[in-house]
Amino acid sequence: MKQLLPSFDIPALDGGLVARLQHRFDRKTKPLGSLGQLEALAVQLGVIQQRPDPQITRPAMLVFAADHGLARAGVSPYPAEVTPQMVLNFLAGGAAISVLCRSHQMDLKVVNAGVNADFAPHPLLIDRPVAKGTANSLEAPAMTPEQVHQAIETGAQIVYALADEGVTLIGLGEMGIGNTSAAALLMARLTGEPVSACAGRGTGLDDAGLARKIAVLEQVLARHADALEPLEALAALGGLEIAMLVGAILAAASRRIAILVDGFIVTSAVLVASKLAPGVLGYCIFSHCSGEQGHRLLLLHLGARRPLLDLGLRLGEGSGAALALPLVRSAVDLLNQMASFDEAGVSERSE
Ligand SMILES: Cc1cc2ncn([C@H]3O[C@H](COP(=O)(O)O)[C@@H](O)[C@H]3O)c2cc1C
Ligand SMILES: O=C(O)c1cccnc1
Repeated sequence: MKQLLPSFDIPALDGGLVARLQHRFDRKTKPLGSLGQLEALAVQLGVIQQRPDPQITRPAMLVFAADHGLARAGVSPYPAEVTPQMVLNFLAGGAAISVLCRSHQMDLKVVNAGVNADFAPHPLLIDRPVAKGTANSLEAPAMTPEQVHQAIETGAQIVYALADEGVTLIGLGEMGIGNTSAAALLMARLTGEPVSACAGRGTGLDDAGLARKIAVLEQVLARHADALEPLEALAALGGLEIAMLVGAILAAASRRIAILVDGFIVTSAVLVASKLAPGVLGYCIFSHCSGEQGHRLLLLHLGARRPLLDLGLRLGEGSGAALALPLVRSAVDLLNQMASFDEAGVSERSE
C-alpha cells in the first residue's frame, strides 16, 4: 500500500544549530538552564525554522472531524449524532476549542473529513469529506486504501494552503465519537502494547463499559490480524480524521511548520506518521498528557517524556494544544528579547 502514500520530503533538522541556539540562550541574564523546558522549546522552534530568532506567525488550529462505524458497537457512551452537532458548535463559537482559540488568538478552522451530515458553507469550515464516516471495523476495514490516500492528500493540501498564507505553527485537534477506540487500536497494533494498556474511558465509560470496549477492540484487532504495516493498520483500524491528521502532520513537517500535538487521538496520528517518516517527530511539540488511559504510554513510545502540560484534560478538539500556545510564545519571546550578560552589564558566575 506504500505507493498510495503521496510523497513527502521531510527536511532533516540541523544538529549544529541546536548547539548555537542553546549557546544564545546560555548567554542570557539568568542562571544556566534556569528556564528549564522553555529553553529546549525555543531551541526546537529555531531549529525547525533554521533561524536564531524563531517567530510564531499566524498560528492556526485545525480540528478534523469524522464519524466512525465502530461507534455502532457501543464503544462510546455518547451517540454518533454528537459529531455533526459539535461541528456546528465549533462553527457557532460555543465549544471549548472555540473559546480557547479566542483566548490565545489562534485562527480556528474546522475540517469535515468525513462526518455523516451535510453542512452549509461557513467561513470557518473546510468541507472536504472523503465519505460519510468509516465502515465498522468489526465487520470490514474502516477505510479503503483509496480513501486513506485521499484523506492523507486532503490533510496535506489544507496544510500547504496555510503554509502559503504564512502560518508557521499549527495546532491539531479532532472530533469524532468513537475515535478514542480507533486511536487505541492503532496504538495497540503499531506499538504491540496490549489493548488494556491502550484503551481508556474516552468520554466517560464506566467499568463495565470499558470492559466491553476492550473486548470489542480485541475482536477488531483479531479480525484485521494481517494489517501490520502503518498504512494498512490505518485503513483497517483508523478514521478519516486520523488519516487527514497524518497527511497534515507529514505536510507540516515538509514545510518546516511546528506542530502542536493535542491529546490521545492526535498523538495516535503522530504515531502513524512517524512510522512512515520518523523525521516528523522533530517538528512535534507534545502539548500535554491527557487523562485518557494510554496517552502517557503512547507519548513514551514517541520519546516524549515531558509533555508541556499535565492537567487531566480528556477532551480532545485541540484544547491542550491551544492551552500550550502561550508557553511556546513565551519561550520564543524569552530567546528573542532577553538581554545577554554583555548587553546588560550583568556579572557572570564566579565559580
Ligand atoms: C459533547 C462532546 C464534545 C467533545 N469534544 C471532544 N470530544 C471527544 O470525545 C470523543 C472521543 O471519545 P469516545 O471515543 O468516548 O467517543 C471525540 O469526539 C473527542 O474529540 C467530545 C465528546 C463529546 C460527547
Ligand atoms: O486525549 C484526548 O484527545 C481525548 C480523551 C478523551 C476523549 N476525547 C479525547
